[in-house]
Amino acid sequence: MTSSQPLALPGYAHVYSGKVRDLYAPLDDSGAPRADQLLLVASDRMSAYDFVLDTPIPDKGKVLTQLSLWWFERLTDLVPNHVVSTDVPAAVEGRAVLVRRLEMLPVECVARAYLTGGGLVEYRADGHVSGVALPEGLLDGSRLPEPVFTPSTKAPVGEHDQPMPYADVEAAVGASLADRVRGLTTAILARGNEIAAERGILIADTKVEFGLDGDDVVLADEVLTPDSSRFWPADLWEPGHAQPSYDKQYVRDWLTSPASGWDRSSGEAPPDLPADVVEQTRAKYVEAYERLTGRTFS
Ligand SMILES: Nc1ncnc(-c2cnn(Cc3cccc(F)c3)c2)c1Cl
Repeated sequence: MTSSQPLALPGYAHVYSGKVRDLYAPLDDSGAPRADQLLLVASDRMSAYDFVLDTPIPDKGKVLTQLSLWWFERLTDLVPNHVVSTDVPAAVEGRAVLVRRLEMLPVECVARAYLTGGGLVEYRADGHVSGVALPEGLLDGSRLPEPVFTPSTKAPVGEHDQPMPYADVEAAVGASLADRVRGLTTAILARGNEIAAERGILIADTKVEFGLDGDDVVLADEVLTPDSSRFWPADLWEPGHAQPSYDKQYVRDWLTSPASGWDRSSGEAPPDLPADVVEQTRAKYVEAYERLTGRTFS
């Protein structure tokens, strides 16, 4: 587990650190944290098997930030977003975004276009996922007839998000807002897959977060990145077994190979990654960005 201290950013106060991202508040002229903005910083840290790996992936934070910004631009017809500016300190250039501080809704808004992970476990138990009946005979990796809203609670640090019945979402934010974020979350994933499928990437599921700015529902956090979503290479898609991850497979394969000397069941932190695994992983993040956006990563 990395024990890295968050970067000190002059003119900003550190607010919170997630596994791979850090949150800061800009300071106002009197040196007090502003209440209306935040700085979202994406690190080069990578998470695997619920551990934050000690070995950073160079440019990961920048690639995912630029990809998320690209998706935000393509979703404005569906929903406004929290982006204020990319004019950020040089130390975090390209991997940080200045955003409007919102009243975040207490719901991890997840939508699934393909069945796997926790959704598959629920389906195998009773043919439903998040209370929605699915066709019989679906396999690991099966495409769903349409994206399904499968919200979860925001678990405390170190714990897994828990499935949140839709009735609990309504109780938490009201029926109208629940219906709104359900519609937006599934539409965002559908839009993402329309664009990604043409570029050889399947987005199996995604997590988005919404906040309120007054009465406006605003898309916050990050959107449709390999950290917030499962990215699968379309050409290897084959329902019936776990699909290879577009970006994480090299790391998973090495960590679970004898070469790493790591025993996943030991509960011990994984070892450092070898340079070739780091570079191959970096290349997959860059490849995903370039294929989706049509831009050259620099
Ligand atoms: N626009 C907003 N307004 C208010 N709060 C948030 C907010 C709080 N937490 N998170 C998740 C997170 C994003 C990055 C780095 C982390 F450490 C944690 C997002 C946002 Cl994005």
